[in-house]
Amino acid sequence: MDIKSGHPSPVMTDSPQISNSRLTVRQSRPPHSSSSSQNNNLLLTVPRKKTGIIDDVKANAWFDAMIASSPTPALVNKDNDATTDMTYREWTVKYPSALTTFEKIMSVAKGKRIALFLDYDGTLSPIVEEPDAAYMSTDMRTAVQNVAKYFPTAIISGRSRDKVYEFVGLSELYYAGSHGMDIMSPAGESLYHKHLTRTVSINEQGKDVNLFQTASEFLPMIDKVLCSLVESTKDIKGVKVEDNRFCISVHYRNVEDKNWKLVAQCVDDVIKTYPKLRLTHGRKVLEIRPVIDWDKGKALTFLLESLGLNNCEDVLPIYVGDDRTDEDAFKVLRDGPNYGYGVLVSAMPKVSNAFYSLRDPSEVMEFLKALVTWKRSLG
Ligand SMILES: O=P(O)(O)OC[C@H]1O[C@H](O[C@H]2O[C@H](CO)[C@@H](O)[C@H](O)[C@H]2O)[C@H](O)[C@@H](O)[C@@H]1O
Repeated sequence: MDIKSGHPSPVMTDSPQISNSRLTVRQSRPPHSSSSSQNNNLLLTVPRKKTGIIDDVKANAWFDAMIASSPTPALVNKDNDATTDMTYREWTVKYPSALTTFEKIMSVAKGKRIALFLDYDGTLSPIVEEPDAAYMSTDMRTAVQNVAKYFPTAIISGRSRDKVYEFVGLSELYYAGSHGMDIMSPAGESLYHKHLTRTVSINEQGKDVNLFQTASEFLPMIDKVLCSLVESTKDIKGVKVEDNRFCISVHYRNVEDKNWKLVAQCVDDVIKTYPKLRLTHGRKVLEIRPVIDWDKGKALTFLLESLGLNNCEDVLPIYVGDDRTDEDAFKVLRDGPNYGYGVLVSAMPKVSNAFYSLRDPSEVMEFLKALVTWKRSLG
């Protein structure tokens, strides 16, 4: 179902969530329009029934979601298939390419300060089989480095902050790891959000930095769950349990399809005894994280505040991301008050809160280069 029009659509939904957070798409509105709508989906509650029947139903629901979020190769690898291509082109009417509409975007950006927010996996690096080998190309690193010379730039990732910093390796950027639950900003430049724990630390270059960690109290619980998940999935070939510090990823990309249900069951068996944790979906990954009112959208708002750029008419935030979790940030930019543009990176049609699209990381790189060229042309 096309949730914008209410009509059936060939467009795939990405990674359905079996929880209270819903993907809602509102009518497109340009940045800084005067009316803003309220976000009514922020309170997180996870209904948990402890009977065996309900648990089975839940594990089955996760399994269904795993299948739904994993399109068959026939749907994905059909570059030459006219129907698929037409479907993609139809989709780009709703979500135009940020490259072909670059001039239009820049006409809105004129006279404004752009702030750039970039997801990592699937955005700056291509999706690969082995999560630890998701390296960023040298060309991409140079493109990010150049764009950061002109615009404040932050990386917002589901990875642990240390890991994503290791991949990107640029000290001039802001970093938010664990889906925004672990933010690092240079010392002395931030307005502090009252419920964030601030710790002054020292970065790899020996410079003072501020850390803002929304979920510190969950660390002992996350560590316990991590151990349990490693143990319970150890006999399933291809599973990888990744420690993302304030959250955990259970990857099933390299697991045979027939064992996906087993993965869903193991994860459900472990987290059902932890009502303070919830489960979300990414790209062939189940993600376990604390039930707190914090996500990439909140991290984006926090970073804008930290940079002194929130609620400013002359600021245009742009967020580029490929995943279900990036939708929270797209929604923040769509709903305001920090109006801006979400850019969804996807080679296939998906329902999204983004305004624009790019096909893959190579187009992201082109977009970053175009931003630099545009800025230089202004003199
Ligand atoms: O927020 P992101 O920076 O996009 O991180 C989301 C997850 O990305 C990684 O997993 C995904 O990329 C892997 C490498 O390409 C791929 O093997 C995996 O199937 C994808 O789900 C990362 O490993 C996760 O921890 C992140 O949560």
